[in-house]
Amino acid sequence: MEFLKMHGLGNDFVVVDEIKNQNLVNKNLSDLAKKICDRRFGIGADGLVLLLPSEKADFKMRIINSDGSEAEMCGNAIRCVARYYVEKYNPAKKQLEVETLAGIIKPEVLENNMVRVDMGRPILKPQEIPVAVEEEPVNIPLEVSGQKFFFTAVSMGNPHAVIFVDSLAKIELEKYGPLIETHPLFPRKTNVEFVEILSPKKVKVLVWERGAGATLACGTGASAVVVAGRILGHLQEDVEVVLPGGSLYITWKFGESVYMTGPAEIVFKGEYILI
Ligand SMILES: N[C@@H](CCC[C@H](N)C(=O)O)C(=O)O
Repeated sequence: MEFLKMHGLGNDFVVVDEIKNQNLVNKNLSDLAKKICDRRFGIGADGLVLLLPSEKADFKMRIINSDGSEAEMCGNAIRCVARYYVEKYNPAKKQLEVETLAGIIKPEVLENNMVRVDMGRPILKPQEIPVAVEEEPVNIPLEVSGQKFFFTAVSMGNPHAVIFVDSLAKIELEKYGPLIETHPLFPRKTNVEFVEILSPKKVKVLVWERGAGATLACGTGASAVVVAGRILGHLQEDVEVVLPGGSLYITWKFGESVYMTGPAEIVFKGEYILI
């Protein structure tokens, strides 16, 4: 199987183009993703990403996390597949429509390997995120392992729990990340973002991803952070989100789509032996 290794700010993917030939149709994608993403026994990645034919859009993207679970959307992966698709199939067409489990998402390929994505509108209703609270899911107290946090839940097609803290220095990501990810308040689990505000236009974020653990960046996560920060009155419309792998630039006006801009990089091409 031919593949491309790509990343967005170190959030890395094995990208497989199934648009013309569907070699993986009868494969168990969950098992395959677990094998391929393993950093010692496989290629190593945070997720397996497929491009597939679509009747509604230029193509369809599926993202399978490294633990084998399927996600509705991935902000960093969609920048990668948009760049790949434009370079491979249609260099003249810079604005794309991509079908995902979170609906049609619209990336635009810019200069210098940058991609701007219309991520759609955030989902803020508890039952649609989903989060098991009755009230508006803003600043909800949550205690894990004796530590109290306050989270704001936002879905960018996939669920996020955004937690603003005074300083990231003391956050034990590996300890609290999985406890919040699997907390019973989140029926489909959740991605977790810890956020330190540097200014109303700049935040620093640590991410614990559902199904992938600590990653260097998360595009849907950065978007959710800015939505939560705007709802809480902490942030302005245009925000630089500094992640361990680099910065994403997020713009959100109330009631409108979230826009995310960031890089999409190709690392190498390869062949994987399917057994
Ligand atoms: N890294 C991604 C999000 C990938 C999916 C996530 N782990 C989930 O299960 O929701 C991004 O850049 O958005």
